[in-house]
Amino acid sequence: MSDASYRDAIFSTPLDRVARFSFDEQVVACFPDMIRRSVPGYGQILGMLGVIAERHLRHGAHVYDLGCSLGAVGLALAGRLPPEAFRLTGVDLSPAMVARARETFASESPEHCIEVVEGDIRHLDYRPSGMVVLNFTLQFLPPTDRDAVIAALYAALEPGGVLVLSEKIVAEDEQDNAWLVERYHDFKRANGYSDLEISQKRNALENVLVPDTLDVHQARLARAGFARSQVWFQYLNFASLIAFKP
Ligand SMILES: C[S@@+](CC[C@H](N)C(=O)[O-])C[C@H]1O[C@@H](n2cnc3c(N)ncnc32)[C@H](O)[C@@H]1O
Ligand SMILES: O=C(O)C(=O)C[C@]1(C(=O)O)C=C[C@@H](O)C=C1
Repeated sequence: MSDASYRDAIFSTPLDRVARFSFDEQVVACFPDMIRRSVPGYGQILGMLGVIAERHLRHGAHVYDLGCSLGAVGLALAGRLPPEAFRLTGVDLSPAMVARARETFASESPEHCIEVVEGDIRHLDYRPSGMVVLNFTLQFLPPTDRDAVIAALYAALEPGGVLVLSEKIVAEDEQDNAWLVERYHDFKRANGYSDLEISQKRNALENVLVPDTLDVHQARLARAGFARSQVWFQYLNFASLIAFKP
């Protein structure tokens, strides 16, 4: 059943009390559908991660996929690069995600050297790596914990290494932000979500997913030591940055 995925209907009926969003069994069961219908450009970002790895990774280098969920990033790299090109460690806090990701790698990319660790990315002893991917994960950490994680990743990256950071973002200007959020809700409607689903999910994510502005991300990357970073992808209020370790 490792590739079973259901249509996301978690917020489709009225809930008396909308619980805080969590990556539990219910979310895991429909996660591929949820993320594809909820994150503009998700598939394009995954595709490009393989290309970025191809260009930037030293042969045989180690890669971290932090907040790996079901392992989509590892699968994207394994689909593009041969087994000897890299080793990857996926890390996730959710036991349900980790269990499913392990099954998926065992069946879909048995030749590649990919392990999945259950753990908190705030307390990891990072090993030297050529590439680190945070694909929509940093946004779930309390804002006060984010600087320390980015600083630890800077320290772990080898010279010439890259950090890819994809996030839901908030625009500085209130009017600009309102437009982006409205069009994002249109994007969700176009992908089959109802107004009820959109508003209940929004409540569930309140104070769980706390987005930063692009300026805040870039300032944090600079503070950690990344002298160069840039936005390489943006689609509505979702963006991906790449930061280079000199
Ligand atoms: C939006 S999902 C990531 C999607 C995934 N990277 C992908 O590309 O398909 C966020 C993930 O981060 C994990 N997560 C949240 N906080 C974490 C933490 N402190 N340490 C490790 N994983 C965490 C969640 O369990 C969840 O699976
Ligand atoms: O549905 C939303 O509003 C989202 O922000 C999408 C989002 C994300 O960005 O991580 C939120 C939770 C799920 O992990 C999948 C996608």
